Amino acid sequence: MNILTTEDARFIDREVPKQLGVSLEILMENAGRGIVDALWGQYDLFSLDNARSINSFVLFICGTGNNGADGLVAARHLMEQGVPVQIVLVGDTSKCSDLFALQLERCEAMGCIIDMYDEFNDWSNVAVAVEGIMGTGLTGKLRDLTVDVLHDIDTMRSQYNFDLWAIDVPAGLDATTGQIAEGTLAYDYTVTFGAIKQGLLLYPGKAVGGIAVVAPLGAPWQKVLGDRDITVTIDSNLAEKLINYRIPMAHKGVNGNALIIGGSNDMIGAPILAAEAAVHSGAGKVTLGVPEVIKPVVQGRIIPEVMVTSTEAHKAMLEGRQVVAMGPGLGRTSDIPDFVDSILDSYEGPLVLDADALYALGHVGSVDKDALRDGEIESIYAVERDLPYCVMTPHLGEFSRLIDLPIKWIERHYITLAREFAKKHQVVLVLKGIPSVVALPDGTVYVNTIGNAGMGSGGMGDVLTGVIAGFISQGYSLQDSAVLGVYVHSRSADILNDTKAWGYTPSDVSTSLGCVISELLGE
Ligand SMILES: NC(=O)C1=CN([C@@H]2O[C@H](COP(=O)(O)OP(=O)(O)OC[C@H]3O[C@@H](n4cnc5c(N)ncnc54)[C@H](OP(=O)(O)O)[C@@H]3O)[C@@H](O)[C@H]2O)[C@@H](O)CC1
Ligand SMILES: [K+]
Repeated sequence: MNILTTEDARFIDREVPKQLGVSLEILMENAGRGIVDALWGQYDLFSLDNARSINSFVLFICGTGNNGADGLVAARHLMEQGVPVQIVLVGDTSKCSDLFALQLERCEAMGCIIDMYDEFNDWSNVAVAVEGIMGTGLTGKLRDLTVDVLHDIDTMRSQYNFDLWAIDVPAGLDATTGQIAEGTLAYDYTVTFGAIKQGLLLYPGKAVGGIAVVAPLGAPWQKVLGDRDITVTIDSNLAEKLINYRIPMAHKGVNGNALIIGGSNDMIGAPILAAEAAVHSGAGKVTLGVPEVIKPVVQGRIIPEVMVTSTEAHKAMLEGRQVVAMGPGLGRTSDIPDFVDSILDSYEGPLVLDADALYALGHVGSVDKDALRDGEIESIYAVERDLPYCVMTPHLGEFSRLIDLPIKWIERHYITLAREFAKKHQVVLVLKGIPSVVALPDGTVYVNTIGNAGMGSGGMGDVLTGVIAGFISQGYSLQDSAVLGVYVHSRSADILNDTKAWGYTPSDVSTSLGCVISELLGE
């Protein structure tokens, strides 16, 4: 499923009329109709009076841009259906958008009850409130007046207990970054147009949008996107498309030979988790390379399916592998950067870099903060060290070190930075955050939509590395392995989460991976 940014939405509303001959007025008509359909999906709008009084109505709180105009269209459709509606207007109507003026004229002509916000005081009869104060047209911080209006709405809904809906995105939510302006409210539902807005999938926006309902625009807008970078959700539909049945005569030789490299005196659990996850995700043969000194302890603890070898003989260790995943528990001692470089120099096959292998790389590029702030995409990121084609799986702290940028900045420009990193370095980036994203060298970004809070425990990332390596060893491309890996890993945790809110372990996630694969194959 596609995801749209503010810039994409603006592009669509400019290009669809030009390229497909469907006017913005028609798109708006469909958007308004979509709001009505979504409301009917949740309520019997003819029985609104059940709640508190016989005079209940749906309230549309409309700003003077096209977001407000969508609300006016929805109000008109509800009037036709005999559903009681009222409209309140926020802002200066003398400065409204052209389509707002047109829709307002229509609502006035049909006798809709319309008040300016200051004149409205009938909150006790509001059954449902729909906010169209602003959508993708937000600029900067919310003005004081808007914050006051939102505060009133919040007070009134606490008092009168009505549901609050947002049109397209909550007023104050940046539809691209998911950042929220001071004063932004939390909603019960958001009806968003064409495709889900990116800001509704990223925190803190994800926490305020409520249940997202996507309403169609009535024209195949995907056709006008051309070569724009696209953003897509990671969900079961996508994973089902990516997973392949195994041929009946598949044997261990066909399912690949994976090598995991990691471990140090203090950290033996991480490489074990990664190697075991590669086994559980279906790799034919898995070998774990660890320093000689910890080999006996690792052998004593790991499942028997994993062979353990010593990293001291690393040239021989690399031979015949379909994938090498390096990093879990490798440690940060001064010899590690040279060790990592020597593996990168000697091995030319598919590679996954995680954890301490990423740390050992140090800064690999730099970010121009001014360009980032101003959205000058091309000059945001400069490469300082070339990387081999590989999958990199940093969490935010590791990514912060790689690009030499504080985490706060990364959180604010999450998808943009992931995309630019993957494009400029030509690698597959799995940025592990909430949500995790997979960015591809061609600029496509996948955003994970599943997973749960129980996953926040040490070792989960090591399992993900093993899963991705396991898929690569079975012949999946690096990018498909990354996307499938993220899905299967989170879905396995979601299955466990059905019975345990938290407290399930990364090893539990690992051993449940096969159930997810069965689910995807419909077995
Ligand atoms: N994409 C599509 O294909 C389609 C898009 N559609 C719809 O169009 C919407 C975008 O409409 P848009 O561009 O007219 O802007 P919009 O969200 O109404 O915001 C402008 C209003 O906000 C105000 N305002 C701004 N910043 C503010 C602040 N900081 N603090 C306070 N106020 C602030 C600004 O005030 P002004 O600056 O003018 O005084 C103005 O009143 C989109 O979200 C979707 O719903 C659909 O019709 C279907 C097709
Ligand atoms: K809105």
